[in-house]
Amino acid sequence: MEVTARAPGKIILSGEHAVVHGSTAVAASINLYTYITLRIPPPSAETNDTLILQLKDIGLEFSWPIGRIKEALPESNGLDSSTPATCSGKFAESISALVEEQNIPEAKLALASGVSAFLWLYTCIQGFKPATVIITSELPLGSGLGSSAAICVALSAAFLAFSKSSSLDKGHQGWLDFGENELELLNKWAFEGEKIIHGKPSGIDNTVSTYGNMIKFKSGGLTRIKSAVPLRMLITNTKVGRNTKALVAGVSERTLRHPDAMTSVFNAVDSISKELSTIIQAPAPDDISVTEKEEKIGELMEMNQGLLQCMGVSHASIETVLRTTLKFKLTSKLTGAGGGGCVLTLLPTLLSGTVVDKVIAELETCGFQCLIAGIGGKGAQVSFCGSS
Ligand SMILES: Nc1ncnc2c1ncn2[C@@H]1O[C@H](COP(=O)(O)OP(=O)(O)O)[C@@H](O)[C@H]1O
Ligand SMILES: C[C@@](O)(CCOP(=O)(O)O)CC(=O)O
Ligand SMILES: [Mg+2]
Repeated sequence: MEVTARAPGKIILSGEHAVVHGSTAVAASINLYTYITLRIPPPSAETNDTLILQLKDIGLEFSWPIGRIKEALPESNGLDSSTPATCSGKFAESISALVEEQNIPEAKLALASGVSAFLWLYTCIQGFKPATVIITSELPLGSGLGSSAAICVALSAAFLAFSKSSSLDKGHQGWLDFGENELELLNKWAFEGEKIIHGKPSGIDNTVSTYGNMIKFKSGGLTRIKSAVPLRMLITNTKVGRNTKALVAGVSERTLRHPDAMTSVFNAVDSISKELSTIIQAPAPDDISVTEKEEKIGELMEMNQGLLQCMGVSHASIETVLRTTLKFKLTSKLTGAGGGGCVLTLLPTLLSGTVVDKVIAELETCGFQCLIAGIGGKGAQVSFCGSS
């Protein structure tokens, strides 16, 4: 039996960090995916007493005898795949022990939290079954494009596809969408995985990866929105590594030190995101209204970037991208947790291809990597193959 699930990465158009503190944010999925293949071996197979995890593009493989997992996590067998549960206390310690036993190379230790999320979601949803799980991803890890959420959504999708409660048509050819109730359940499980990786996630990343398209998000609640104009964003990866958990914790510490000032910052972000979502959805019947709209979107992005600087999550590399794009009169803001990672630059509809090429060339001479991703595609999907 085999299933492959895929879940997209995302860009946050406005509201990162502030969304963790209850402000509105706007995010969209992008057409770069994380793929999970779950292979359940026949009872006669050699691997029928092992759980194997292959990180294909990273070139790492981990495996645990099922008996070892049962011994470390006896309680997880009593959990129910239809009731998402938080990995806390004793569970978290036992999972860390299972991950430590795999001796992840020092340079790749950041992967440990992803492997922990995998173990938690697998044992809670699939129990103690032997299986091989293969992960591949088109997303850069730890760059602000939501690889942590995409992996949690894709893992939950693959595991739930073979759970008892699944009503998916296993004879379907090609990518298959989940129903509303299943999306809600897998989003909740993915959020539990994100908690293991992020510490205190807002839930926006797993929600946009689950549902796809574009969403307005506040305090756990989502509103699906539709852009009335095709938004074009250049994504520049500064390639400066950073960790969302640490950056989110840093903003919370600053909030504790300056509660009044930070509350004003978060309120300002809330207003920016609400205005952005209204502008994005408003019809633009002609080129003039499209240009006016893009100017407003650019201005809101600039204001949001200023407030992200106030929160302490910008970085010299991000400032270099801002300065470089400004030379071409283009507006940029960081996306995701900041501290390095990726920066968005709004590419107005009427901007010539020659200018876009020049901006990209100049950014790439700084050592950055540029891409223009498709915005607003589908969320989590599965594809069955070799199922019986
Ligand atoms: N394909 C993957 N395989 C293993 N772990 C992953 C994968 N994708 C994401 N992760 C986990 O998520 C972490 C990155 O998450 P985070 O710091 O939130 O950045 P982002 O979500 O912006 O990529 C990685 O260090 C790793 O633990
Ligand atoms: C900073 C934050 O708003 C987004 C983090 O996104 P990413 O992990 O950097 O892709 C955190 C969150 O909302 O959980
Ligand atoms: Mg993340």
